Formats: sequence, C-alpha cells, structure tokens
Amino acid sequence: MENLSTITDDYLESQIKYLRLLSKQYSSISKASAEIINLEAIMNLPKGTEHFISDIHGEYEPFVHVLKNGSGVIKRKIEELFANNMRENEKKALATLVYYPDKKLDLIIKQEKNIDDFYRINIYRLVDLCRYASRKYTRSKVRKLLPEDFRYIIEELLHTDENSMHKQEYFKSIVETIIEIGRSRDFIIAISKVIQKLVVDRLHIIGDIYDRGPRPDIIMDTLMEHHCVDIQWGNHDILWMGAAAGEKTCIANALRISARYANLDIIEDFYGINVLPLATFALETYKDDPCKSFMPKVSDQEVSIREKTLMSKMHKAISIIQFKLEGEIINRRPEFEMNHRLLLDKINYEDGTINLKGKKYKLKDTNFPTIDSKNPYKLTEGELNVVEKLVLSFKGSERLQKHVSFLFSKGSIYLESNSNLLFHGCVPLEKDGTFMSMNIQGTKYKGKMLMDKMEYLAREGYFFVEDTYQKQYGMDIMWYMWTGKCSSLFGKDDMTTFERYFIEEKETHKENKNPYFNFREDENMCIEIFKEFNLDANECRIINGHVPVESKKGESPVKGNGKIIVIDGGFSRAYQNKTGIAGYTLIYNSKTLQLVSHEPFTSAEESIANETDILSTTVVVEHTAKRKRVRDTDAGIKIQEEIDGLKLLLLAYKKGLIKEI
Ligand SMILES: O=P(O)(O)OC[C@H]1O[C@](O)(COP(=O)(O)O)[C@@H](O)[C@@H]1O
Ligand SMILES: [Mn+2]
Repeated sequence: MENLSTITDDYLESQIKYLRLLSKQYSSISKASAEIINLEAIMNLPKGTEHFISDIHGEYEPFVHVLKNGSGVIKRKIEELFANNMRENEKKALATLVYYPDKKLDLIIKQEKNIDDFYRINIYRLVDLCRYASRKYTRSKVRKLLPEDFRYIIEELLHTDENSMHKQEYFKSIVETIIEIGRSRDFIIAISKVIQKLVVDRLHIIGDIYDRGPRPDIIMDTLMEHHCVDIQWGNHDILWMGAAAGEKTCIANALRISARYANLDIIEDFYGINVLPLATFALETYKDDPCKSFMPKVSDQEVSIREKTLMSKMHKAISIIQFKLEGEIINRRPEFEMNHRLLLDKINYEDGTINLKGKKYKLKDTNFPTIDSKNPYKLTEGELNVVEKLVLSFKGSERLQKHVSFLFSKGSIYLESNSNLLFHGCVPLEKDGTFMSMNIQGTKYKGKMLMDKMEYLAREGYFFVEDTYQKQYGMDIMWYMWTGKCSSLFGKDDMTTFERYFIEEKETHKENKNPYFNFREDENMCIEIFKEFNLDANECRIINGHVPVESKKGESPVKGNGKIIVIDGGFSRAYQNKTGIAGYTLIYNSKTLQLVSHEPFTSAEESIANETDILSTTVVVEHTAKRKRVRDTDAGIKIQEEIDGLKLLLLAYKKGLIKEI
C-alpha cells in the first residue's frame, strides 16, 4: 500500500463498507494497532518448512514413517540441539519415541525397570525439543497446534525459563505431577505429535496416492488428519475419483489394477465394496481358462495358489469389461480422439490374431467367451449385471466417498505455492514445443487454460446433479484424465493395457511420453511454462512426480538447469528395481531446498524395536543467500493485505469516519 499520508478521503470513503466490517473484529484503535504489530512480527519470522511427497502408491508404511520423521528433519533437530550432550543411541531412541510414541512406550514399559526415571528424562528432553522446533513460530500459532487436554501445561513448559532459579522449581513440579498422577504416557504421546507437526508447516502431495500398494485408504486417513496439506491429483487418483463418481470405466480400471496387484481386499474390506458378483461371474465364465496373463503380481508365499487362481479369473473378467466400456466412451466422445484405442474390433476371432497399425500379431490368449465378434463392445447380460452392482457399491461406499471428497477439497491439477509450480505429470506439449491443444465442447484449450478446464469439468463429474449431460461429460473427462494424450496427469500418447496382456511383441507395449518429458531438460522450455502461468522464471521451480527417476542409471531428479525437480523415486515397491531407491522427498525451509533420497524401509515394527530409521541422503539443491521470511511467501502476501486493511481502519478511526466501540 502507498504511504498512508497519500490516502485521500475519497478513497477511504470508497472502502467504508469493508472497513465497517473489519471494525466489528477490531473495534478500537488499540485493538487494530495490536493486530498490526502482531502481523508485522509474523512477517519477520522465518518461512515455515514445506515437505513434498509423491507417488506413494498405497505404500503406507514408508509414507507414514517419512511423514513422522519429516524426511529427516526431526533427526537433524535432535542432532543440532543435543549435539554432544547425548550418545548416538540415545538420540536414535529419542527420535523413535517422537515418531512412534505409543508403540515405543508399549515396548519400553515392558523392559524398563525404573519407568518413572525414563519418563522424567524423556519429558525434559521432549520439552526441550518441542521448544527448539517451535522457535520459528508465534505463540499463537504454536498454541493452535497443541492438543486440548495438554494445551495449558505444554505452553507453560515451553515458555518457562528452566535456568531461572524460581522457575526451575515450578518446571520440576509440573513434570513430577504429570508422572505422579499417571499422565506421562499420554503427555509423551501428545508432545511427540506436536513436535511432528511443528517440524513441517505444510505438506504437498504431488499425486498418485492410489494403486499397486496395499493401503491407500490408510494414507488418505493420515492426510485427513494432517494440519495443513494440499494434493495435486495423479492419474491414479483421478481414476479412483472417477470410480467414486460412478464412472464405469474408471471402476473397471481401478478393480483391474487391484486384481493385478492382489489388492482386492482394499476394495472389499477397507472400502466395503461387494466384489462377490464379479467373483461369481468370473468363476462361471472363465471356469476352465488358465488366465495365465492375468495372474496377480505377487509371490506364492503372499497369496495361496487357490486365491491366485480366483484373482486371475476376476482380473480377466474385469479387463474384458474395461475394454468394452472404453469402447463406449470413445464412441460417445469423438473429440477425445481415442479411436486408436478401439482394439476389440481389430481382432480376428477365428484365427486369434489382431491387426495393429498395419501389422498382424498373434494373440497369447484367444478365449473370449463374452465377446460377440459382430458387436465386440456390447456387454453381455452377466457383465452388465456385474457393472451395475459395482457402480452402486462404489457410489455407496461411505469411506471411499469421504476420501474422494477430501481429494476434491484439498486437491487440484496444479498449484502455485511459494514460487513453486506443482503438478503430477506434465503440461502437454506438441513435438515442436508448443502447447498441445484439445477440442472440448467446440472450444480449443491449451496450456494453463486446458488444465483449468479439465479440473472444472472433473469437479462437475463428481458434484453435478445425477443423470445430466454435465455430470456424464465430467465423468468421461475423469476417465480421459487417466489415459488421454492431452491429460496433464497422464502425459503419454497411449496406455497399452490390452497389448500388455494379449501380445507377446514388446514393440506393441510401448507408451510414448509427451514431448514435455524431453523438453523439460531444457531451461528455456521451463521459462515458457512459467510465462504461461504468469510466474517469475527467475524465482520459480516446477515440482513433478509421475515418472520414476532412474537414479540407478545415473538419471538426475534435477532438470532444466535446476528449474524442475522430479520426486518420483519409487515408494512403489514394483518400481524400486528401476529406480534403485525407495523414494525421493523434498524439504523446503527458510534457508535451503533439499532433496532427500530414501533407502528401502523394512517395516514400522522393525523400526520401533531396533530404532532404525529410513536411511536417507540429503542433497541441497538450492541455498538461499538471504533467509526466507514469512514476508517472502504467499501467506506473507495475504498478511500484507490484512495489514493494509487494518492501517486504513486506523485512519478511518482517527478521522472519525468510523467510531470506536
Ligand atoms: O506397472 P503396471 O501395473 O503394468 O502399469 C503400467 C501402466 O501404468 C502406467 O505407467 C500409469 O501408471 P503411473 O502413473 O504410475 O506411471 C501406464 O502408463 C502403464 O500402462
Ligand atoms: Mn502417475
């Protein structure tokens, strides 16, 4: 805002409605002044730490662990604070206590001879650590993070100067009382959770929470409990969002992937969706079919042969249903330009071959009991019945609906946040580097506008009134976002699912990545993208997930001369062979941007018992010359607006335009 002395009365008058509203909250000069001082103080605090995680793919254990240890931030704080005053094994033990306070305490209580002594030492240490981790924040912000039942006590402990003699006694008496009245366990759990929250101010998920791994539902529950999170949708997330909206093809795809990774229990037990109709149908229809290509990707130790056989039949049944349903959408939406994915009509059902791009291939499996060669996309009555029941079940799953509503409320296709542009896949580009355009309902969209339009339509697909054109179109777009070439989330020209199951020749399995993935090595292209999003190319970075970085082969996650960072490092076990690590995360604090690469994680149990952490390597990608303050962040811009408003209010009070109460 310009200098207050230059504000004219006319301008003040023009703002009077807004100022009157503001005066309800700050009803006197002293209240408005106090708030201005408070906000100015916040502006000068160091920027909070941001944590970026991507491509979790149902792997809840390493995810929860990385979240608890803040990608190594808690360890670092312990190291800084207790440097030479604690032995290495004590530091490890303290870290494990902060990550898993309840489970660790259960173990300790069984082993410890003098538990009160343990409580005493650790309560002191945890209070020190909590105080150290809260230094960056105002009292009011810390207060908001404190649990109701310990709010007063923790505040007292945090702000008591242990070194002053008479305060020492006070401090000691609080700790002794906690122990004496048997509240130590609850206190340790509560303060550990506060520390976890304090080390990360904001969490960004760059997509692909769902598919392949065992428990995406636990990841969603964890995110819903987080104090500050945003999510950029991945192609696998939009697939489940489409399924929850009731889009049949998305339902078939989500089920197919669950069957492929032997994860049908996610659907059945954790989302309460009835898969019995599919199981019965598959057993009847593919009774004597070995369904070889559809065997789930698990070892015999994990799942019995009997279960695997059943899963393979369900897997084949739902795959065929998927290919038929895709035909329906492709034919319904010629503007999606997906005709090349119409494959069932390219099969010669007599000689068991398929004609693709002018070449004939032998099919590995020629048993298609539900396909009518004259009308290959038509669902049989049995298939139709399965689909109808599944739609009802997906729409009726309370827990899935809760998770998907959360994905809509906290999520988007892209997000601009503190000079970073976050999105899962790509900004679709043509071969010549121009933005790829798509015709949607008669209008061409590209670049940012295309991404905005798709997001808008996806929201209609979920929220719009049932049985309307808008709802159907939105649902179809959600499926397109999963697999279409102009989808920012997918970013490939083809999803060759059919070919992978039915054709031996690898050449048919190829999926070509959008030119973006080559262009992003070039800084100039990144600059073009920042221009498209009206962002300052000198300040900004793009953060992506989606394509695993093959660090084993020497690929770097930092691209475009530092303008892009890719953090898909393989949380997904299925991809760890390729990447050679178990995931990247990114930490952005007031001084540095750090890329953390994680080694595979065994289990939370092992980590609690043996106090092992995920081994991680941290590389500083960027070091800011000047420490970033809240003033330099998006939150700072909003606070500045509030300060400007309050200053105007002060002026209005002083000029008598508004009366103090
Ligand atoms: O590894 P799978 O299960 O065969 O899946 C392969 C499919 O997954 C995809 O890579 C999409 O998943 P990602 O978003 O994790 O890359 C498709 O392009 C591909 O067809
Ligand atoms: Mn992806």
